[in-house]
Amino acid sequence: MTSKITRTLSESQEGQIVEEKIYKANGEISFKRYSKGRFLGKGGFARVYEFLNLDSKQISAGKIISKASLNKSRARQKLMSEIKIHRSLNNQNIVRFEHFFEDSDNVYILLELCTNQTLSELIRRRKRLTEIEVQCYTFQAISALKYLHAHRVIHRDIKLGNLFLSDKMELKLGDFGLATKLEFDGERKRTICGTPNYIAPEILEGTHGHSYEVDTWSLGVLIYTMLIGKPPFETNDVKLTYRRIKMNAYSFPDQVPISKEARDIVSEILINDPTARPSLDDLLAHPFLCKNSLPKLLPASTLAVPPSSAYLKQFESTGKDDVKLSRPPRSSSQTRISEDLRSNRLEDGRLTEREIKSTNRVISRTESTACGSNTSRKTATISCYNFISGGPTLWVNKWVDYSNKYGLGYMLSNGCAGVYFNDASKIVANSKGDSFQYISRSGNGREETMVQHTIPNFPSELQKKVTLLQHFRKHLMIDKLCGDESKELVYIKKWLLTEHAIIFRLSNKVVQVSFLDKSELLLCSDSKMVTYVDKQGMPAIYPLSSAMETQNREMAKRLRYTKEILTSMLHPQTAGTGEYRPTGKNED
Ligand SMILES: Nc1ncnc2c1ncn2[C@@H]1O[C@H](COP(=O)(O)OP(=O)(O)OP(=O)(O)O)[C@@H](O)[C@H]1O
Repeated sequence: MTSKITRTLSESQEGQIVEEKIYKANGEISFKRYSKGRFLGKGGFARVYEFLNLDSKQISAGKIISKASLNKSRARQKLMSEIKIHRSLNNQNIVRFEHFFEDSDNVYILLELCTNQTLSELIRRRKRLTEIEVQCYTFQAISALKYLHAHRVIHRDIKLGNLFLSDKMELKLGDFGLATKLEFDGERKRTICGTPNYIAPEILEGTHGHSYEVDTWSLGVLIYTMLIGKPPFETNDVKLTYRRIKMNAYSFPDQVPISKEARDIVSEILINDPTARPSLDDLLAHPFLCKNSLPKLLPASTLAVPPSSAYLKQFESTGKDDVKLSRPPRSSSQTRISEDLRSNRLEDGRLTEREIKSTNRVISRTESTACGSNTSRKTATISCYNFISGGPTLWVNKWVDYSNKYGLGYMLSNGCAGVYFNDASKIVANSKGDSFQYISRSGNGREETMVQHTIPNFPSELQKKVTLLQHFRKHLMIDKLCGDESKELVYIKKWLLTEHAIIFRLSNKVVQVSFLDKSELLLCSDSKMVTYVDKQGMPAIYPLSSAMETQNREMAKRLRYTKEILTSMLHPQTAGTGEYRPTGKNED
C-alpha cells in the first residue's frame, strides 16, 4: 500500500515540475513527476493545465485546486464528493478520472485530456449547430446520462461547458462538482444547485425535492441551445430567468429553421412536471434521433465549419423503416412514438399538441420495425410462451398509457387492440379491426354488459371511443404473432402502474406483470401455472402452488411483490408498504 503527498516545485508558471511524493509500504519514498504544460481553462474552483507524466509520457488534464479555496467545509465537501463520485465512473462518454493527489498547497485531479474544448467554445465559434451534429451529440449525452442514472448518480450540471470533446471528437461529460449519488431508489434531493439557464423548475420550486429528471430537463435546454444558439430561458436577470423557467416561457425563433422532430424533442422534455418528461430510453427512440442514421463521430472540421452537404448526404433518411447503421439495436422497452399520434388531432375530444407531449409514454414488448437481433430474439421468446405447456396463450404485447386524458391503449399478442377507458368501460377490436366488443357497466354499476358491434354499424354515442380505439390500434399495430383469437375477445379488465411494473388483469384470468427491467410474470389461474420471463427474455414455467418455494430468487422476489400488490388491490385499506405507487386507473 502507498500513501501520497506532493511538492510543487514552482506553481506559478507553465513548464514547471509538479512532484507527487509516494510513500511505499516498505517505508521507501519515490516521486512521480509531471511537467505542467499548456493552460486549458479555469472554473470557479480550479485552474486546469496539461500535465505530462514524465515517466509514462502520458498527457492528462491536471485540475489544480488551491487548498486556500477549500477553507470552508462546504467547498471541501464538494470537492470530496466530486472525487468520490467521478473516480467511481467508467464510461466512454464520461471524462475518465485518472488519479488524484495533493501537497501542502493544492489538490490535483488528473483527468482524461479533451483536446477539443467544450461545446460552449464550439457554439461560440459556430453560433449554432446543424441537426445532424445536435443528434450526434445528444445521442452521446444520453448514453452518458443512462450510465450515470443506472449508477444512481445525478449530474445536476448538464450544460455546454461541461460537455468536452476528445481528440477523436467523442463527447465526454465532465465536472462532477454538483453531482450526487442517491442512496436508494426513490430518494429525493433538496439542495438547490445548477446553472441558472439550465436549472430544472422542480429545483427552483423546491417543494417535492428532485431526482434524475433534472438532468433530462437540462438535456432539453442543451438541445435547444445547440439548435438555436442561445438557451431558451435566457435573460439578463437571473431572477427573471427563474421566473421564465417556472412559467415554462420560451419559444422557437422564426428566423432559425428547425425540423418538427427537433422542436418536438425539446418541447417534450421541457415540461415542468418532472414525471411527465420522457425517460432516456423514450428519448433514444424519439423520431428526432431515429429519423435518419447518425454518424458515430463528427469530423474535426465541424469544430470550425458546418458539415458539408456531401457529408450530410450519407445520413439522409431513406424511408421510415430505416435500420440505423451506427446505433445499437433498441431495447424492447423503446419504441418509436408514432409521428402521427403526436401530430394528428382526433376528431372530437381533440388532443392538443401539449397534452400529447406531456402524456405520451409508449412501452412495448416488441419492435414493429426490424431493428437488429434484439427484435428477433424477443419475437422468438414470445413465441416460446406457447410451446411451454400450461403457459399463457395470450398476453399484452404493447401499451400506451394515456390515462391522464383517455385511458390505456394496448395490443394483444393475437393482434387484437383494445382500450381501457378512464370511465372503466372497455373496447376491444378483432385482429382485422372490422368488429369490436364494447364492455360497460350498467344499472347500479355492478353488472357488466358486453355488446358486439361491427364497423361502421355501431351506435353513434360510441363514435369517440371507436375513433380512439382506431388510433391506438394504428399506432400499436404489430404483426400477428401468436395466440388464438377466439370468438369472445380477450381484453384488459384492470390495470395498475406501479413504480416497478405495469400489471394487467386480462378477461381470460391471466395476470400479467411487466417489470420495468423487462422481466415478466404471467399468472394463469386456469392452468394454475406461472410463467417467468427473465430480463434476458428466457421463459420458465412453474406450478403456481410451488412457485414461491423456487430456487429462482429473482422470480420469488417478483412473485412476492406481485402478491403484495394484488392484495392491496383487493384490500386497499389494509395493505400497502409504501413500496409502490399506483397511478393507473381501475375499477373498484
Ligand atoms: N478534461 C479536460 N480536458 C481539457 N480541458 C479541461 C478538462 N477539464 C477542464 N478543462 C478546462 O478547464 C476549465 C475549467 O474546468 P472545470 O469547469 O472542471 O473547473 P471547475 O472549477 O471545477 O468548474 P466549476 O466552476 O464549473 O465547478 C474548463 O472550462 C475547460 O476549459
